[in-house]
Amino acid sequence: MSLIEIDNVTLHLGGRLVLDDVSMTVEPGEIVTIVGPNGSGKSTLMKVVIGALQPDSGAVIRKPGLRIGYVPQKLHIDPTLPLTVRRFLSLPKRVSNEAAHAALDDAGAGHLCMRQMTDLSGGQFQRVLLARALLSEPDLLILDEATQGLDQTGSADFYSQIERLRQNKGVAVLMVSHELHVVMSTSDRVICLNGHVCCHGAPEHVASAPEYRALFGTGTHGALALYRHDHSLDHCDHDHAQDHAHAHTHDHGQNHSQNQPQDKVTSA
Ligand SMILES: Nc1ncnc2c1ncn2[C@@H]1O[C@H](COP(=O)(O)OP(=O)(O)OP(=O)(O)O)[C@@H](O)[C@H]1O
Repeated sequence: MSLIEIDNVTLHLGGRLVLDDVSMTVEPGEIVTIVGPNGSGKSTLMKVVIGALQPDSGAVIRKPGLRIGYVPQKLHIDPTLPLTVRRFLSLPKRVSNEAAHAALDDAGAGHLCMRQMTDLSGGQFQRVLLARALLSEPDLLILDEATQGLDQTGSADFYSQIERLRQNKGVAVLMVSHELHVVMSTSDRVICLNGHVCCHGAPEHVASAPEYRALFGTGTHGALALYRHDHSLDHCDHDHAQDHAHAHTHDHGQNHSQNQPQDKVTSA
């Protein structure tokens, strides 16, 4: 069974169509990355996956008992508040020293345990957020632009850590990233979102897909095009995109949109 199955999800926010018939799955142990221009619905899709937003129609099916660890883009900590990494990991729920050390080690942050949160560099801070997400021993890690603000080396190191985690623990990863060059080498599958799924598949397949090239250009530095792209939902050729319309499609013959999430969600 898939860890997550999104079937034909449509969602409006503020009267605007943000997710248009989106389908995708995440299988155990795989790394799936969502790419797409600003405002293309990536964060919204992540919120649907963790159950923070309910779709207008379509189904979100989580494997029963699924544990999700969520690594946010940023977390604001009051700079006047003395808070060590160790204490941070025990908020809001106390964790044992053993669990805290194990999670920090897995996140490559074992040496940071007694440091003040406010003294950490951007990369160190993200590793601590990763450690916090690992405390629940998740089956699936969700990273929403977790390396935003890090330099290239910092984010490459962070993604290497993610790959090691997948290798050592078999955790699946669903992430949103703007760093296409890193994403292309790290992911098993890439889903290109622009309100709807423009194209999807192995990174090499997506990189050469006309829909992807229309959004990001042809070079590995197409990431730069990301911020310049005019992202109307109609940008992709719908007839052509029809062949690629769904990252994964199942006909369950019923609307599950009212389903309550069955999983345990950990938010860091
Ligand atoms: N609560 C909301 N109410 C109304 N519109 C919203 C809301 N949240 C998001 N939107 C709109 O939905 C669209 C998709 O937003 P979303 O944050 O999912 O995009 P994104 O692909 O993650 O963008 P970015 O790359 O800039 O982070 C945007 O046009 C945004 O303005």
